[in-house]
Amino acid sequence: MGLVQLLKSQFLCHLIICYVFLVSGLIINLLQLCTLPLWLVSKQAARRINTKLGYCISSQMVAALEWWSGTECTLYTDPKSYRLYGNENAIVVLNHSFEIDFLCGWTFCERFGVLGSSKVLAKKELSYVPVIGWMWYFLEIVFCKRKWEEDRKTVAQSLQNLQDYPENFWFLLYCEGTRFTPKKHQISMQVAESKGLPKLKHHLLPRTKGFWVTVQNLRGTVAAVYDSTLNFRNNETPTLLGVLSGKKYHADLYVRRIPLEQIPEHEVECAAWLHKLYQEKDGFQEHYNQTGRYPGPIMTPPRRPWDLLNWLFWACLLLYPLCLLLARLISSGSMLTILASVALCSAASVGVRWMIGQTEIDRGSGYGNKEVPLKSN
Ligand SMILES: CC/C=C\C/C=C\C/C=C\C/C=C\C/C=C\C/C=C\CCC(=O)SCCNC(=O)CCNC(=O)[C@H](O)C(C)(C)COP(=O)(O)OP(=O)(O)OC[C@H]1O[C@@H](n2cnc3c(N)ncnc32)[C@H](O)[C@@H]1OP(=O)(O)O
Ligand SMILES: CCCCCCCCCCCCCCCCCC(=O)OC[C@@H](O)COP(=O)(O)O
Repeated sequence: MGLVQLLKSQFLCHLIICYVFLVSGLIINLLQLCTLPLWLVSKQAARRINTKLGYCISSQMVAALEWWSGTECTLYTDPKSYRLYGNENAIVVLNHSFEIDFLCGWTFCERFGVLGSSKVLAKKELSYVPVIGWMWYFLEIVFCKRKWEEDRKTVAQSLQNLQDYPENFWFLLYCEGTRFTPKKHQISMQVAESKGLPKLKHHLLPRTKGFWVTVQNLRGTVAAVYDSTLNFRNNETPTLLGVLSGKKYHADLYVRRIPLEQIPEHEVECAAWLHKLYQEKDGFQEHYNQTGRYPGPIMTPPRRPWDLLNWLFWACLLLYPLCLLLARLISSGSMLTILASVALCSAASVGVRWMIGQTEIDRGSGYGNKEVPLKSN
């Protein structure tokens, strides 16, 4: 192990990174709260400011992936479509098998300049996560309870609010609705069988209602669907803790741009279209497993310095007072103050560990885990 790698594996470094993330994140959440009155005066100005504030948070995680762990992200796509990425609104459909797939998605957002404005259809539980979840309220992220009867109105309404969004955005949809586990896969393939659909090897059966409602409500706002398929080299199963420890991964993303006009309007046809898309995605994953690559040319955008500069800014701003505080604390010699500070730091560490836990598949939800009574087709 080299010296740099040894440094990256040190707990103290992880503590520093998490401290900067947590404290800067809470400050930014507070600043976002301060923009509330502005929404009444100028909604578009408030939205623009919030995309910048949001960028200050999410780009720290991207910086951890790109600059700290040195993870490489390769993009397979055709050059004609490449020119449009970042210059139009799009719905992104991505497979959901990896703990850091969202982070790789964010990395591409960063490289195409849409990180601050990126959107997702996220489960409601994530809105309670401090820093990220709280930031999402101000970025107009669409939340769902994964209960269609309750979601159909709220999701449609939140999507319609995006129709006059002042910046280009990518709206991410994990149509599988939950992360891949062998058990969820087995159950969803029983559902596929009962619906007379072909079995998928590498994906769960997509839930079609969210996709249909998104396409329906964003027609005229987004130009295309970016069908995106992600995998990691050497059969790796990357984790956020791995990234934090400086472990380098290599992500490959295959993107096809599909103009929105090609997607059927009618719900049943739209659902059939999505099922066919997932059958094709399954084929791409199989091709990747056999050849180690996706079809088509490689058009990887280079990493940009802004995420790193943002992190350095917050680190300088927050580490100096921390050092002063520590020095004062030690020189005070008060056992009670020292113990109280240790307790506070421990509580913060437990909190951050809980946040990291939100990305872990083993701690994931039971959604899609229950056998459903099947009606045969
Ligand atoms: C150039 C570069 C390109 C790309 C770069 C890549 C990406 C970057 C882009 C943007 C980045 C932005 C942000 C990223 C940051 C962070 C993201 C973090 C995470 C958030 C992700 C989540 O939270 S995922 C979970 C929430 N999202 C979803 O669930 C979406 C999908 N779900 C749906 O659409 C659902 O339909 C629903 C949620 C709207 C409603 O769910 P519900 O369960 O109530 O209803 P359904 O109708 O879907 O279910 C009943 C039907 O399903 C059938 N069924 C039953 N059991 C199963 C089963 N196990 N599997 C499959 N199907 C099942 C059932 O039979 C019913 O069928 P019907 O025929 O009656 O419909
Ligand atoms: C600078 C780096 C600092 C790192 C340390 C701080 C870590 C803070 C981490 C906060 C992460 C917040 C949540 C991110 C989104 C998680 C995405 C995700 O994958 O959600 C799962 C859902 O899609 C489906 O859920 P399941 O039904 O599978 O259950």
